[in-house]
Amino acid sequence: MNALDRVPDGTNPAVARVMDRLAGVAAQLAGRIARGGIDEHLGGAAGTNTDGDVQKALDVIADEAFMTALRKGDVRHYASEEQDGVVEMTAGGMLAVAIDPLDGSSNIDANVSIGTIFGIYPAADTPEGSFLRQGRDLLAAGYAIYGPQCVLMVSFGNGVIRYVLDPAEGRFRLIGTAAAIPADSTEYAINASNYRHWTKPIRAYVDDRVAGADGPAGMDFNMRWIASLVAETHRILTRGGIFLYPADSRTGYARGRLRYVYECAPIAFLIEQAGGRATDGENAILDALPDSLHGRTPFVFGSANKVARVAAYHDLPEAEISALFGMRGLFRA
Ligand SMILES: O=P(O)(O)OC[C@H]1O[C@](O)(COP(=O)(O)O)[C@@H](O)[C@@H]1O
Ligand SMILES: [Mg+2]
Ligand SMILES: [Mg+2]
Repeated sequence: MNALDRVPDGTNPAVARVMDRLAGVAAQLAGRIARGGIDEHLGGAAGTNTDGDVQKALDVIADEAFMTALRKGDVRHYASEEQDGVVEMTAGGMLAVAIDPLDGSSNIDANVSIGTIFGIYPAADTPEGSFLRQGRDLLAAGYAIYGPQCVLMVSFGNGVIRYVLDPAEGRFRLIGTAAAIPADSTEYAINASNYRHWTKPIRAYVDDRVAGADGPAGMDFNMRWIASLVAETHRILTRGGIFLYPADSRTGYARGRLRYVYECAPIAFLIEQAGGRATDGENAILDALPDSLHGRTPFVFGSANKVARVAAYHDLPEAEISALFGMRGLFRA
């Protein structure tokens, strides 16, 4: 290995090689991000992608860097949030990589943690076939977070392991296995400015967190929203909690905001590998089948009991979810 100091014994060699290339690009990006504003303006507008998202300079830089590094080798198919369709790479390659090259791009200029999310599948015979499949088929997944430290969290399907970038060496050091996500937690993350657009079960769930000790949950909660999926995931892998990006009634948000192939499936894989749960509010993300490359899905993940509780709100009778929190009886402790 080159960019990773080691991988666990028994790792599929092709998967290890691809992981090493991803890590190599992440290490370079970390250096470039750290110099942002000196040589170049990484948060400047650079165009629009298929989804109509405004691309920042760093979105394009990161996509090109990963695509170049993976082009020759084990990767047959490359699907990126920043590309219209699947890029065909090495004809005989055994693997397919799905990637969000730069996640949390609204945070670039704010100097808040951003990241890269990726998943590695066995390549299928057709470009779409490599990605329009259940997240359960992932061989490995992970993210790099460009924060106070650059950290790489990876799963090869046997727990989650943590690497930290040694900037002096430009290599990631394996630190150890991440602890299991606590099953319970009192911290939740949701963009509450969308409250009026949510469905009734999600409103009822959040109403009851806001009501805290005075509501049916009978305890106080804390809230976070970083608007950077990698940073929210990293916090939850570190100390538990729950993240929600539900569907809402705004135009274009009928399936929420986050993309199944590039964001939700890889993160769900990591979360399950760390003992947590990841659903669309009710059903496991890894069992879902995406119907398009850029397709979105509502996404709820984190501490297992908390994610189960969100599903339970979807089963409440209409009269219960419509009741003000003070009147909601079924969940009273
Ligand atoms: O701005 P909002 O609606 O709160 O959305 C924030 C979400 O959007 C994202 O930034 C989407 O990812 P991209 O930056 O890759 O488009 C997530 O990281 C984050 O969770
Ligand atoms: Mg993203
Ligand atoms: Mg992105």
